[in-house]
Amino acid sequence: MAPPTLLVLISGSGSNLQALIDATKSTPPLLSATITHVISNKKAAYGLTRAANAGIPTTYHNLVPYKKKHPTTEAAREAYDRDLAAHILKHKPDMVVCAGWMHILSPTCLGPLQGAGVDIINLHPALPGCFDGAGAIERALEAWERGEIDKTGVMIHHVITAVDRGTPIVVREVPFVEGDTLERVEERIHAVEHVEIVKATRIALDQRRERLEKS
Ligand SMILES: Nc1nc2c(c(=O)[nH]1)N[C@@H](CN(C=O)c1ccc(C(=O)N[C@@H](CCC(=O)O)C(=O)O)cc1)CN2
Ligand SMILES: NCC(=O)N[C@@H]1O[C@H](COP(=O)([O-])[O-])[C@@H](O)[C@H]1O
Repeated sequence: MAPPTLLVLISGSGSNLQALIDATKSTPPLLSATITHVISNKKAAYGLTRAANAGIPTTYHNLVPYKKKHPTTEAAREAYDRDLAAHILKHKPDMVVCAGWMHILSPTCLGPLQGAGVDIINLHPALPGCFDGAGAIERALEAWERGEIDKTGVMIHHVITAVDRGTPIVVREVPFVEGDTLERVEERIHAVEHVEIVKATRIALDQRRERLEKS
């Protein structure tokens, strides 16, 4: 039986994509899956280079042409998301992994994917219910500096319309330490992410397989 296929969405450096690539290529594989395509919304995303170096086809899905063509930002994002779903479904992945994907996926994108039975998971550098959205690490550090929290963390969750509110798959706490800076916290969080995204993807694929076996 062929291993399940993953399509990875990125926007930046792609260090978490690299963790997934390495996990699929390790001996024995830490992740029994094939990454068949990578899509970025940023042309300069180094993750596109990482994918190319691994022999994985890529797509740069650019929002700018949509903003030029459509009268409002809302209409542009609607058309962009519709085409994003089409790009994804063209590759028939079993699962989509948002690994630093910095766009909110609207129901226009999520609907067709869910209708096609494609699971979507997301990596978020915070604990469930905390610092939803972009800039989570910075906001957590600021809350710690105000004495409001003593730890942050990493979670990988199922993606629903409500941003970062899907059911968690893996949650890992990352305590703050005295003298912490953004750079130090980011370094500790990324190290945790690179382990947990592989674990969570494996768990989510197992959940998918068990669900399909029951249906
Ligand atoms: N429908 C969902 N879409 C996304 C989810 C989700 O859970 N449900 N997770 C996010 C990832 N993410 C945090 O983990 C996140 C990323 C970006 C944003 C955001 O506000 N993006 C802005 C644009 C920011 C930019 O381009 O620099 C936007 O989309 O307008 C929120 C959450 C992925 N999507
Ligand atoms: N809300 C989403 C979000 O903030 N995602 C974060 O973007 C970074 C991507 O790094 P990478 O491109 O090196 O994998 C990661 O820290 C990830 O948690």
